[in-house]
Amino acid sequence: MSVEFDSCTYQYRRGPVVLDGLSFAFPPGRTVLLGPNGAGKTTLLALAASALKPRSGTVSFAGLDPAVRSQLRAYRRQVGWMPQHITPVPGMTCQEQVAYAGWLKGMSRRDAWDGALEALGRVGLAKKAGQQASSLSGGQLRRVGVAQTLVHSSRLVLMDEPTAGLDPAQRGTFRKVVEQLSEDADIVVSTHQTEDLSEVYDHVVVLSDGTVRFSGTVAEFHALAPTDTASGRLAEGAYAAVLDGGEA
Ligand SMILES: Nc1ncnc2c1ncn2[C@@H]1O[C@H](COP(=O)(O)OP(=O)(O)OP(=O)(O)O)[C@@H](O)[C@H]1O
Repeated sequence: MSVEFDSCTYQYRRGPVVLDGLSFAFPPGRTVLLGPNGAGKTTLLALAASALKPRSGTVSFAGLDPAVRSQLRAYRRQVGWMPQHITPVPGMTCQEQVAYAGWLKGMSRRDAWDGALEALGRVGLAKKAGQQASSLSGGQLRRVGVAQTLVHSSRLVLMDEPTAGLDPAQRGTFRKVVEQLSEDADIVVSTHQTEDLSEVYDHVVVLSDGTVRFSGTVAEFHALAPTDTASGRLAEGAYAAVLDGGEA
């Protein structure tokens, strides 16, 4: 069971039709979402997080439809979302910002406060807990964003480019976070980084022009690379093959 889109259409008010009748279910487990700039990855994750509403069609998870008023709260409690842009809340420390995210998901103040420190520790930011979030570097702020999704326990975690701008050591820490998280939750991570896919993820989904061009295991994905592809470049080769060949 994971998040499911049924005949979903989405268009921004002054923008293009991004999804046009998409029917698709993310596989359970750890999934990486790839696709060129403008493919619709952020839009898809924002719909799954119920931050956007489809113009038509439905999104559902665990039998809950966020478009049904009485189910929205329960839906949001089950789904953690790290948006692409993390904004520091003016005047808040890192711990306050992460705790606030937990409180918004229905945690008690006490649990959110304690959980925030633990979540910051998991992303290597415990020492910054008392520092203003607005004083962090871009990479540190992204780690606060990851901590915001860790503070409460979700059954589905959606992360939009969580590793953009992270140094290699922090990308390693992120891999461990995904591994631990996946013991209790399904995870979908959007990224442009294709190295080490098999070490972190079970499944690959490639989106292009709002269409799912590929959905399968990492091994199935790598198998699409041309036969002469070097072992370290399988994902790159497969990605190019999917986009060039219109693989479905
Ligand atoms: N707020 C907005 N208003 C109008 N159009 C938008 C808006 N946000 C995104 N779009 C358009 O919707 C399409 C999909 O954008 P989206 O951000 O979902 O793509 P993406 O795959 O996440 O891209 P990237 O890899 O660059 O982050 C693009 O054509 C984009 O220009």
